[in-house]
Amino acid sequence: MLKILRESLLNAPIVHRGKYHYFIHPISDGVPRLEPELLEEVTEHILGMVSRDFDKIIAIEAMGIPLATAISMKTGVPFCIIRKRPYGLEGEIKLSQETGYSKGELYINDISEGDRVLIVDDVISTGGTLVALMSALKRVGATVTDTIVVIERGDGVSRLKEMDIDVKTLVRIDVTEKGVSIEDIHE
Ligand SMILES: O=P(O)(O)OC[C@H]1O[C@H](OP(=O)(O)OP(=O)(O)O)[C@H](O)[C@@H]1O
Ligand SMILES: Nc1nc2[nH]cnc2c(=O)[nH]1
Repeated sequence: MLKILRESLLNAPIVHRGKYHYFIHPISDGVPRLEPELLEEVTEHILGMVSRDFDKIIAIEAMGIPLATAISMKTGVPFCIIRKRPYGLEGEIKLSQETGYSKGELYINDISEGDRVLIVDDVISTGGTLVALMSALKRVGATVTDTIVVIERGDGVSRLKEMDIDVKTLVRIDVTEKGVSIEDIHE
């Protein structure tokens, strides 16, 4: 199971963003190329882990988008992208995103009270992005049916658990300057 994901992570190059060891992988960067077999393996696995009870998929720009596209085409459910730039539409919600290596704003559009949403993203690290998104969705009155992230590193998942937010992940990794190691992988 998840054979292509495992192999590709073990071969992922590492670059430095300040003190942060940043791995580069097709799912999280689109670099090197994202082969359809990997996307298929990952999205099929995701669909086996989530409840099918959602009426919108939420993807966070940029690398939630290929995952959401594939899940949308498999399920027939539409997806909204949380964008890094504003549109100025009525009802747009701005939130502040802070990761281990960046800070910025995110903008939510077309999510309303009563929506049942599946959140999908490529990586969770500090959990800062999801904490900000969850609190905005709560304010809107949307229900999150599942939050699924392909690659987990750092303590973001336990940080969210302490806040009673459950995040499912496919693989947990550790990253050092030597490369990626797999700590746990979903069967
Ligand atoms: O758990 P956190 O520390 O908040 O980090 C996770 C976020 O970092 C990555 O996004 P990034 O901002 O690098 O954007 P990208 O998808 O455009 O590469 C990833 O897609 C998550 O959204
Ligand atoms: N590609 C990539 N995305 C991330 N998002 C949070 N951490 C990382 C990382 O190390 N690599």
